[in-house]
Amino acid sequence: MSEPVCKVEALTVGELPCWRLVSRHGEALVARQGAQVLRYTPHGRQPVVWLSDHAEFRRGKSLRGGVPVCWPWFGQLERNPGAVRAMVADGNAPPAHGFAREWDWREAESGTRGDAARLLLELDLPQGAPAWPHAARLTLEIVLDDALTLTLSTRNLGAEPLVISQALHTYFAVSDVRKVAVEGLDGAAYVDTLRGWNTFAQHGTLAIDAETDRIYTGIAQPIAIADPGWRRTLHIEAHASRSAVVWNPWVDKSLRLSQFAPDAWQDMICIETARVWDDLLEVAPGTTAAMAVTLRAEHWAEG
Ligand SMILES: O=P(O)(O)OC[C@H]1O[C@H](O)[C@H](O)[C@@H](O)[C@@H]1O
Repeated sequence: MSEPVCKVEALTVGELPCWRLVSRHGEALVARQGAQVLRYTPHGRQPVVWLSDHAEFRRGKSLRGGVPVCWPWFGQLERNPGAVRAMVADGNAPPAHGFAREWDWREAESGTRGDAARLLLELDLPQGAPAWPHAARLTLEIVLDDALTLTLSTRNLGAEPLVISQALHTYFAVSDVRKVAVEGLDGAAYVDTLRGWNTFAQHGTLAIDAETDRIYTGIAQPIAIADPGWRRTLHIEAHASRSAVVWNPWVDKSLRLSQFAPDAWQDMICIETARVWDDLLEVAPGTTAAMAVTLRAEHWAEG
């Protein structure tokens, strides 16, 4: 079999302009809308990044799956610390997870560098952003080689500090969420949004056996998903992030989600590399603050 050619190429899927990145090791699909990575699959292997079978490639709607960019706030605005809420001029029905995931970004650079395919997307603010009247440039750099690295950078072009909560809201593909073990959270504190937003301590690995929606803080090591069904470990190496959101909708919430099959909760888990809660991102005027994550699949040796 001939070796895949490393490249970045433009294509349209449904209503959405996209790019396909190919390296010797894998392939990724990225939408201009929201700079949303939609797929990442190592050649000949199971997908690392999960995309719903019901995902709608339509303008104006974030797709269910992939890696939505949550910015300049994460989740419901009213659940954010006051410093993040204070950045918003008018709180009328602000969209969950901010607005960056639904807007069209601009291609700044694309091409190959050695073994890597690379795409740089930009979003200039405020552009009449609903209620967020601040001058900033947001960039997402996507580098595909033997792993996928996403770097989200916020440049403050205004005169006042920016205070932001954000997440790279990655949906990971798993063989069966009931059988995976999430490693790397031992000793971290978490806010359980399903138990009154109270704080608990994580002991040992995390198993998913019910609806889960937690904000982990004080994370001191890389998170990993051990998946015996697919005999692999997914490594999530975050940089400049000490918080993460772990989410699985389980049975009942799945029925209420858009673009989501009733049983799709079995096939995915979100582990979202974040700056949330007490780990907010503060960007001084004239400076840039970056957060990055590398997603790497390690396949277990045949035993
Ligand atoms: O449906 P969305 O707006 O994309 O949000 C999907 C999910 O995102 C995060 O993981 C939140 O913690 C969840 O509470 C939310 O349900």
